[in-house]
Amino acid sequence: MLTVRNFRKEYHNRLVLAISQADFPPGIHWLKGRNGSGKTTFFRSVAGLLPFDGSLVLAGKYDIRQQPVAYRLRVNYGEAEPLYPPFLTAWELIRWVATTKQAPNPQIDELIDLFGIRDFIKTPIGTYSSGMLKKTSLVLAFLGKPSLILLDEPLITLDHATTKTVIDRIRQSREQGISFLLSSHQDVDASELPVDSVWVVQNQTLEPITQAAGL
Ligand SMILES: Nc1ncnc2c1ncn2[C@@H]1O[C@H](COP(=O)(O)OP(=O)(O)OP(=O)(O)O)[C@@H](O)[C@H]1O
Repeated sequence: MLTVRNFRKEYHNRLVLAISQADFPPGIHWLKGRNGSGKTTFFRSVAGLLPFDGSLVLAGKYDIRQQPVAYRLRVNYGEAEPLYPPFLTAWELIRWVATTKQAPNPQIDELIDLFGIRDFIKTPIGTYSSGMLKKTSLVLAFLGKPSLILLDEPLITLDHATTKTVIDRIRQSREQGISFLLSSHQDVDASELPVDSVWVVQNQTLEPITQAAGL
């Protein structure tokens, strides 16, 4: 599903990640790693938000450099700590992202209700709590018809009910053919969220630590 080759990312000539080869088959893949190990850097690179050296190819045919629009149309990203222009409302942001991701109107409404953001959707984002921001970012992460969704710490700041909603939605989306790369410092019950592989970001690289189903 995602092929990584000769990936290399530096900040100001300081190497953060070097991955000679990594192959993520269709499924749910868990990335672990200590604070500052490079998980967000990897997610932001895969999302097409950061420059890097090397190649990323989705589904064997969408190369991030050769087919940048087709690739980005199929890769969605939910940030760990989303930062949006404070003067925009969630509704304005969702409309804009939905257009770029070619999301149909019924899907927009369904996600707004699923993550429970309708009550504050027309209020400026600058007034949101961290949980309200996170829910907004999750609506954005599921818009369109992605093949791959990157979720960086999808469960932080969420209440218990919304945590369950997120886990259920990931599982259902997986059944519909969407793959996931997730990072979380929180453990998740393997019976609720079947994980196909677990990877660790350490020593400036990314390595698989298990291919077993479940954590
Ligand atoms: N814009 C940047 N400029 C310079 N260095 C950066 C930048 N962003 C991240 N780094 C550095 O890259 C390294 C990896 O950071 P990253 O945010 O990817 O880690 P992480 O694994 O997501 O951490 P956490 O679990 O705390 O979220 C850290 O040493 C960090 O200081």
